[in-house]
Amino acid sequence: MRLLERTNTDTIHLTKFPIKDIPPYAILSHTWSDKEEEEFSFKDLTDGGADSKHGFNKIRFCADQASRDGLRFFWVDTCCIDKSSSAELQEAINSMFKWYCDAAKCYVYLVYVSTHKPNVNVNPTWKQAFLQCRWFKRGWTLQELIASKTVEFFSKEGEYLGDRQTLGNDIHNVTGIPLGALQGYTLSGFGNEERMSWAKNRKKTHKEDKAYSLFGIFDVQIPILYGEGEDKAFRRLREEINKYDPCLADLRSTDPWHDKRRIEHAKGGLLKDSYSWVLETPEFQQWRSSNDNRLLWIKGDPGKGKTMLLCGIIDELQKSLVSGLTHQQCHRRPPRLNITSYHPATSTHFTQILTSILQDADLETKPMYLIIDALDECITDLLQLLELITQTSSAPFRVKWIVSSRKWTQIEEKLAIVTQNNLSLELNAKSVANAVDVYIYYKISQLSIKKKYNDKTKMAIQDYFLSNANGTFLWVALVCQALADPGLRNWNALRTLQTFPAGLDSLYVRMIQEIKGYEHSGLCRDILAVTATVRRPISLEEITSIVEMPDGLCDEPEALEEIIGLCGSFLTLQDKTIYFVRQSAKDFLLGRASNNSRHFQEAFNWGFHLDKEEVNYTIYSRSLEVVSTVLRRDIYG
Ligand SMILES: Nc1ncnc2c1ncn2[C@@H]1O[C@H](COP(=O)(O)OP(=O)(O)OP(=O)(O)O)[C@@H](O)[C@H]1O
Repeated sequence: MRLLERTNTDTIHLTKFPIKDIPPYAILSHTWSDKEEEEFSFKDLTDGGADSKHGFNKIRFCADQASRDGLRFFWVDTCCIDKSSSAELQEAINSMFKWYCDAAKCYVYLVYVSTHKPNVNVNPTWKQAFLQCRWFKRGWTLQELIASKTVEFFSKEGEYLGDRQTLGNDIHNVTGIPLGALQGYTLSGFGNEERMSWAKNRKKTHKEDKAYSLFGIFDVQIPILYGEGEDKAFRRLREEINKYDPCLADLRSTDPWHDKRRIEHAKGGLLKDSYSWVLETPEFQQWRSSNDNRLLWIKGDPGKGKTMLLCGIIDELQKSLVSGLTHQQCHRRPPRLNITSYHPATSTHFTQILTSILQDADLETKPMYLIIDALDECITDLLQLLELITQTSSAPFRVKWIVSSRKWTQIEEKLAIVTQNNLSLELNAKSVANAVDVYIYYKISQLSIKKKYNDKTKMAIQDYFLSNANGTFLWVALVCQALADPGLRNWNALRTLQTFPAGLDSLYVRMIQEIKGYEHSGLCRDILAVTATVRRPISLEEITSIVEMPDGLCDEPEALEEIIGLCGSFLTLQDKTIYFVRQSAKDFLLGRASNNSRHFQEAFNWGFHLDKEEVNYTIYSRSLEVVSTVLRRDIYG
């Protein structure tokens, strides 16, 4: 690697080091001038005599700043790469991310940001220019922002503006890059598409650079072929990423970071004051501090806030990990799995891979946290999963588990073998009720702002919630959702609210009652029945084959989507596939939820009886009818 060295006589000259002997160095991040000839190049450096060039200012800045930080060596891309050598350029592009990773300091020199204040009372004058800076819009600067351990920003006068941590929120707002990525979380924790999106609207001089500038972010190395075009460059990049994907995909069929953010967003955001109580419980504290207690089971009824508690716990654990991580640059780059041959995974493969990761020597000093929400919603192989959890909850594994579920005896019996450290939400009813009250105050104040309630209405609504929530978050969330309906007038809000009975099951009965009043309630009922019975989420195309569509609706996909929208308290549509909004709604329809037989009976009386055998028979016979339109005996003659 070539580096610039500032000598004792204040001259700057080029040096070259073998990879294993590279001394500590600073690295510059900047944007190239539109007139490339203004930059101080490799040729300028080797030929000499070009120090008067405009571009030399940034070299001088970097030398001075490095020297202030006690660094003799530094690297600047304008003059440390001999671009006339295609081999050297190739090596540089494939190594650049690592060079930024390994640098002791990364200085971002912003020639368009000035700290010269026309008026000392304007504070801070540079911020606006900083936020609009072209440095945030260029392609290569993305990896420079993410790769380096420390990124420090400087004005054109060389004045320090802040670093990636202190300016984190501004950088996040301008670039859309999650704070986690700016704080040093492992990049493999972010999904492929998400990482691609960070580069989306950035400008590059060469089209191919759109793909090439992502090599480091995906930890891949492939030959650069300028002239191949953007599409081909991306195709090759994706092929390389996908090489690892069969294995990674089996370990991570969805991206858990993305899932967590999606869940929090869909549920209206995570409220710290409604989960922080759990961090103070003896059960959590014991799990956290003791090596003998490697498994914590959080159990509770539907809608008691288990998912959100886990989201909060993850945030909390992450906070304590990040301060450790930022000092370890290796964590910027995801550790490579050593997989020489890989075959598509079965659950046994999955278990094998996971077990070997958990045994990884590297974990001897660092614990790994694995967190599973809603074990009771695990449809296949629940027993194997419980087996894996119990087997790995003791030495020599350095893993710590937190799992959540309802109070199922099947789960209880298995987990009891390794832990008695159970956190029951019912036994902590007081803390949960307080947390729900906090949630109510928050939701009602939000709703009041949105709907412009007067004080009297607001207080009356708040009181109704406080008296009827019964410590169930989900009840509050669902009733708030109903009150937020734009069609509901303020003068009618309280009266409507009083038609929502206390208790989750009563609420579901009311929702069914509402659906019953619709013109196409029969179709809604059939769709709900089939969706609750089938093993996997069903697509729109499939459901039209199974339920009887009224005349006029058969060829109207939008109409069907609208009908599903009418069942919105129970169902949701994603990518033309119908899902239950939440498990408790499905359980209710199947008559499975606890203590709801009376309510289920009421639903039954409303004509929403769900006889599973009957629904199965309908699915079977309708499916046969559909295939019979195409298939016949001895079809190939
Ligand atoms: N800390 C919190 N911050 C914000 N919202 C919360 C919080 N806790 C609960 N909620 C709200 O309550 C709803 C129910 O909570 P959550 O989904 O966590 O319950 P659960 O016990 O996991 O339910 P289920 O057993 O049905 O899966 C959420 O959709 C969310 O709207």
